[in-house]
Amino acid sequence: MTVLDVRHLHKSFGSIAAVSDVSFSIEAGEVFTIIGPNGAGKTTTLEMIEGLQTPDQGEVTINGLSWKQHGDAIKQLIGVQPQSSAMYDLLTVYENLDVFASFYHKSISAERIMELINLTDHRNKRVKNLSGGQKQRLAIGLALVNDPEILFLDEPTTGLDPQARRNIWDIVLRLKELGKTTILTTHYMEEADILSDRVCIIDQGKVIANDTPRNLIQQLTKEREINLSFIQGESALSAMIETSKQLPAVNRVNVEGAHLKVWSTKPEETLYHLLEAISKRGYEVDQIAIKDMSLEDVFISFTGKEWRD
Ligand SMILES: Nc1ncnc2c1ncn2[C@@H]1O[C@H](COP(=O)(O)OP(=O)(O)OP(=O)(O)O)[C@@H](O)[C@H]1O
Repeated sequence: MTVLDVRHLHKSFGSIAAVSDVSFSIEAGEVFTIIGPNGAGKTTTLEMIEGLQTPDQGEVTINGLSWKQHGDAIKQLIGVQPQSSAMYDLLTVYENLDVFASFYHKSISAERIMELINLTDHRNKRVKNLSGGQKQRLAIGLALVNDPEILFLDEPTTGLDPQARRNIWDIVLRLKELGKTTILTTHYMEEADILSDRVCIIDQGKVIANDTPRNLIQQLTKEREINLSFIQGESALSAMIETSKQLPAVNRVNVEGAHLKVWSTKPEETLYHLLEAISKRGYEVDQIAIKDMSLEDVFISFTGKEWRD
């Protein structure tokens, strides 16, 4: 079932086209992650979906409802993680959840939310005394008070240490088990890879890719990198450069430190020929690997930009 449908969204600020013709749809229960370089239009897209900005053109429907006609109904369906500045610093975890719940017709109990976000032990702590990770968990909890079907988490783990980040991942996965749909943005490729059912790459206001992390990686050029080093070191390395270049399916050969890097469109076959040539010359391999493509390679290939982490 489609819970969110975004059709041909456009938004400009003066002469800047922040979003130009963005379309996608999201199925119930998915974790859908939007990634993209700085200024790509992610926040503007999210804010139009959340009803915080009006599109110049295009339509957003949530469970078939539109902001223009059914704004109040949509507010009951979605949960938006607030900026930490929206929390009450002097109130406790429990009190913040209680205040936010009073804004809605429907709510889940603060007890249940604290359980979901692992903050039961800190229920009486004031927000100003929480760690960064605990604050982010509370922000997710505040997005949950109206028991929404669709959750918007905008960079929920930015600035957190790896353990605190993993704690947030656990919560996202738990919410998925409960059937919630999550729309996420992140700066961490590993996070997008681990959590997402689908990843949408936005660049210069346009969707340039939208698929499962596995499919995106498979769409990449079939070229893979074979990485070798030799027991005989330098002498074997220089001898093997020219030989590798002559092998079928090899596009490029490079040397990095003690390693020979060979890019091939048929890596398994190339590897076979390489090993044969190496042993013919009496050299021995020290280390060998065929490098896996990652979501980061996908990002670089689609956007032509380095990923910032
Ligand atoms: N209120 C605004 N007024 C003028 N320009 C804006 C406004 N909001 C966004 N922009 C511009 O629109 C473009 C898209 O911005 P947006 O914040 O949506 O990108 P983003 O992908 O979320 O970037 P980041 O990863 O840096 O948060 C940028 O060029 C930005 O400067």
